[in-house]
Amino acid sequence: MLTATTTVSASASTLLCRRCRKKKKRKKPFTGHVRTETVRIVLASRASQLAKIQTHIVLDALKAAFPDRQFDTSFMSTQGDKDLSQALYLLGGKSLWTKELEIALLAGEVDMLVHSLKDVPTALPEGCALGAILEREHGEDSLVVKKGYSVDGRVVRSLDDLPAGAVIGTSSVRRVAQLKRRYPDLVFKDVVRQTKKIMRNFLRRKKRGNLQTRLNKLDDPDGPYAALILAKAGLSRLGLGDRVASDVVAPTLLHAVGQGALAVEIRAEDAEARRLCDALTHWQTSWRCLAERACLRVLEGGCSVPVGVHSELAHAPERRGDAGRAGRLRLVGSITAVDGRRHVEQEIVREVSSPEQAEELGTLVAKALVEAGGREILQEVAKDRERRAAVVGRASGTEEQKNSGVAAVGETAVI
Ligand SMILES: NCc1[nH]cc(CCC(=O)O)c1CC(=O)O
Repeated sequence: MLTATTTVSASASTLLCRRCRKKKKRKKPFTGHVRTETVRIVLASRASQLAKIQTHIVLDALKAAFPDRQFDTSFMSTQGDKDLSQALYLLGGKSLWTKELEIALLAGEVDMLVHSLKDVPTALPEGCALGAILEREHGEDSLVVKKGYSVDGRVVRSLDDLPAGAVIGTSSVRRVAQLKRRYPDLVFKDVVRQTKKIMRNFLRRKKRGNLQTRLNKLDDPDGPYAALILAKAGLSRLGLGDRVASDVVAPTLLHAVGQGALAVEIRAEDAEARRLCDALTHWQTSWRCLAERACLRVLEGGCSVPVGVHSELAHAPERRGDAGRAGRLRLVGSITAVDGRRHVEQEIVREVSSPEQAEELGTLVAKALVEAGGREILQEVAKDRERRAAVVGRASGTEEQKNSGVAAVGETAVI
């Protein structure tokens, strides 16, 4: 984790505003909240194609809500982008995508971080806060089939259409664990990113998004994959929504916590950024996601586990709760053993009238999951990770370990 406390106090009292220094303006201490209306607000994200598109979605929403304000963007590579061959699952760390960005945020170099909420750890570094959660259009996972692939002359529309032995590409333990239960005859394999190819493209200055790289691997006539499972939101934002053969939803597959929603992270003390963010927040999505994140926060203890969720917020009567908001919140949570053999699922429905009540419901679902057998599965997952980490420490893992869904070095997504 970051040593955020020291960074914050240092930036508040002694550091100069790096942006002003760069522009050789008058030196003044940076405090994060005494910012004149003329200073540009800088939005930052990873430099991937999807992250850039997402940043522009937030930028457009801010420009529409605050036409008189000036905004800028800044894109940077993160640890997760640099260490292509790191196995996130084995590291048990989830802040690879956000850490460098948070350092820049706390130093006052940038003001708002745009993330896929799914990639944001449930515990933020001190001094950082979620300012906005935008409307979720697609929370679900979807099936993408290899171009030209057919079974007995018939087009494949869903997982049910695939023959035994067909290879499904996904780098997510959550997806593999859940899908193994219903489709024991399908083979699940990591979509290992081709480091060499990425390096070659990099040297040729050819930019290619991770998702596009995966789709190219899928469509490769000599490639092993019949289909991939991907988040529908990412495909849709990249303009690849037409590749979705079908949605894969509950009860077959519960999606990841926060999946499909965009989040804006700000300095906790930045009152102005918070005010701007308020205009972006979709409170219904926010309450659902806060409940999902509260559930995961109880379960993970800092590690990535095969947790799935499904949430709904219905019939929100007017004029109730603090801001006249209320609704009937339903949260389904699941924990699945990595081999898919054990699976617990719990559901709670409750009237809620504040974000705190939504979080409380998430906590209750987590506790119910732990009681219902989740504790044993979580312990198993922790042991499994240790065992695999030891193996990977010695070599790069056997073929059997790689195919078991989680062990391959090159794992890039765990949720
Ligand atoms: N784990 C990587 C990741 N992080 C966010 C998205 C897609 C967009 C989203 O879920 O908001 C994806 C790709 C995927 O899981 O297929």
